[in-house]
Amino acid sequence: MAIENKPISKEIKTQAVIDSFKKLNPLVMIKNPVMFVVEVGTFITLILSIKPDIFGFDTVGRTYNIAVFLILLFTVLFANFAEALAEGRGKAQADTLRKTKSETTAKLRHKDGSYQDVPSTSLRKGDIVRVDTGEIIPSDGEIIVGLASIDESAITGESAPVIKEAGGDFSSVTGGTRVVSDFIIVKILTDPGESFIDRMISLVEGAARQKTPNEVALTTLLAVLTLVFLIVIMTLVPIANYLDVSIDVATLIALLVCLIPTTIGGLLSAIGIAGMNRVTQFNVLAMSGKAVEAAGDIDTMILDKTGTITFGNRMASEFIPVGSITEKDVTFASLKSSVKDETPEGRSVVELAHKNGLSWDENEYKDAEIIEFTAETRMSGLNLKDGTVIRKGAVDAIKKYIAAKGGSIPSDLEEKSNIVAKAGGTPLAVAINDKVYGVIYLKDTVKPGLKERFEELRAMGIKTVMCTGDNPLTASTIAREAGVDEFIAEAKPEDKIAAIKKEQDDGKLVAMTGDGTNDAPALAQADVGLAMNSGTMAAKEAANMIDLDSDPTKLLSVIAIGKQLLITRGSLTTFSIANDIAKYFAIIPALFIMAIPQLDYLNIMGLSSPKSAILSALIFNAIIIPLLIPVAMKGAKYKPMDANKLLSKNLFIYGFGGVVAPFIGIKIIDMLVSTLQFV
Ligand SMILES: Nc1ncnc2c1ncn2[C@@H]1O[C@H](COP(=O)(O)OP(=O)(O)OP(=O)(O)O)[C@@H](O)[C@H]1O
Ligand SMILES: [K+]
Ligand SMILES: [Mg+2]
Repeated sequence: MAIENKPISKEIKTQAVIDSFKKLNPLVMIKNPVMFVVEVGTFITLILSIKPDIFGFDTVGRTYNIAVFLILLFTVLFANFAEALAEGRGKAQADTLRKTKSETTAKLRHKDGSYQDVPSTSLRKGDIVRVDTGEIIPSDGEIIVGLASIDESAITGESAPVIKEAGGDFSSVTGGTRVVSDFIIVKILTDPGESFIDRMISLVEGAARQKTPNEVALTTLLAVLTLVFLIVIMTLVPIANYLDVSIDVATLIALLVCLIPTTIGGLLSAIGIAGMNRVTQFNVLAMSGKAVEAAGDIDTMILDKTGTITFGNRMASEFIPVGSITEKDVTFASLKSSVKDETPEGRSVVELAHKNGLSWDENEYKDAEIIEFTAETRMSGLNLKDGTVIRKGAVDAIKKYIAAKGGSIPSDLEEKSNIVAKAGGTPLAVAINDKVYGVIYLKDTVKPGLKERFEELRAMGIKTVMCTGDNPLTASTIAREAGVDEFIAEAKPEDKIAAIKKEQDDGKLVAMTGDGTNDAPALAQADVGLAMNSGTMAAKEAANMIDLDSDPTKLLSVIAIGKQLLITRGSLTTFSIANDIAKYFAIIPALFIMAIPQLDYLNIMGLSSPKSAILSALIFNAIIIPLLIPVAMKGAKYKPMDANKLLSKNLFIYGFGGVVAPFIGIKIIDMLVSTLQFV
């Protein structure tokens, strides 16, 4: 794993302590309204500590004011520490990544074909470079010539090299990875500072972090609650004046801070950052917290077949003749159809024909018009100078093509291609002019372990749909083998989008996983788009998550983290508010007793003195924040079970715990505090 999952080190903790002080800057604090109010209170009590009668009266004395000031200061620092600690882990990961981003030299190709050594940082979009064995790829791009095995461990942490080649879905290369065999010519696709590693760095560092809509809503709610309590506390002043009792300002501030939701206010951003951190620890890069939260609520998951469910290295394994065609003729026709096909499928056809002892004359195809493969036509081929047209492609596409030309379809084409499809292979029909020669058998392998994980998704109530450009028979075989619930075959890129939109129109949240350029629009349309790192640049750019291990079922982990994130936030909010209600019972009686000692019967908790009661409640309010940091960082306990059940279970635990904990905590603290001289 490139992104290390180390326990929080001493350095991170030390740095977090330093950062907690830096975050006292009011311009930073204002982003967190609840804690900003606490900071203002801290400032006022600081002044009261210096000049206790600044408001014209002093009923409590300097020491009490200093005590309130210190507890408030620690309350703010604890909240800052929680956030700094969560950020610290990401910063450490970013530093590790930065080290891999060493300055290298690139061989830039000029228009005249000559090469010049330039620093990798000077490369721009559109530049062409050559990378030889042992060299580091200078920036992100696409292989335009060649095939090489590449060590991507700097990014994925996986030490086994991967094969990358021009054409098709495995042509993208990432800056910072190393060519271990052969050479490649790469077209650079990013400008300096926008590369994949740059994006990874800013992601793990949280530089690009934006509050999610859920977080914004909760922050607003907490701010409103704070405002309400502020008004309530302010109205106490005229009431007290009317009763001719004076309530000191430090106590009013203490009361306010105890009543506003400081626990969740202090932990909210740490919860979000830690959630994103957990995602990266699974080797998934999430572009936004919003995507992670959306993952927690996913109803439907749509998957591309080749390269996502299967490994995607579709290789020709057999040439099957139809009608009266001989094996040699179909092999030759297949070879002809593929000599100019630069996709991995096309090259594998040429290779197999070679192995079967056939060769071709380059001259014969020199002036031929190349018909490149597209996901729309699902065909590729050549138009020769002499008028001969050669095509290969999806069987139904070739059938339509031949029918339009007025040719006849051999009676055994269906049967022969079905044999291939039933085995999970992709049959490609080959035709010259209006005559079908036979079928090319493209073999592919389903990635292991999918069935079990799709089973888990089903248990969570998530529907899986495979969406492929391949024929229905192949699709159904692979669908069965992989264990998806449904499949859509013969899907063009727009069909993939339509499939997603249809689910979304039914009010469903949809995740899409894919790797190809043709998947990019669908990845962008989905609520959660997970691209395989093995896939094309277009797919990775359109998606809002990238799995560095190219494992589509990784979404399962992200779903769990998303759900856990929402549950953690909900639980701690419940705890925080329940807590504040309990503190109300400790602190309000104290306030009245302080003013009117005859009201002592209100002291239901039997606290030793009004001052001790208030300080104890305030201390409890402060230390609950660091005590809950582990929950915020690790997330509330999560088991894959019915989400509603889990939520109500958590609400009960945290709600009940939130009411009971302060009574016990404040009582214990009061027993300790009451031994102090000044209270
Ligand atoms: N080089 C090629 N020449 C001709 N036809 C091809 C070629 N490659 C693929 N095909 C045909 O086009 C169909 C669609 O291919 P493509 O790889 O775009 O599928 P897709 O929509 O990405 O779906 P999936 O990746 O799930 O298979 C294939 O099933 C195959 O029949
Ligand atoms: K509080
Ligand atoms: Mg594909």
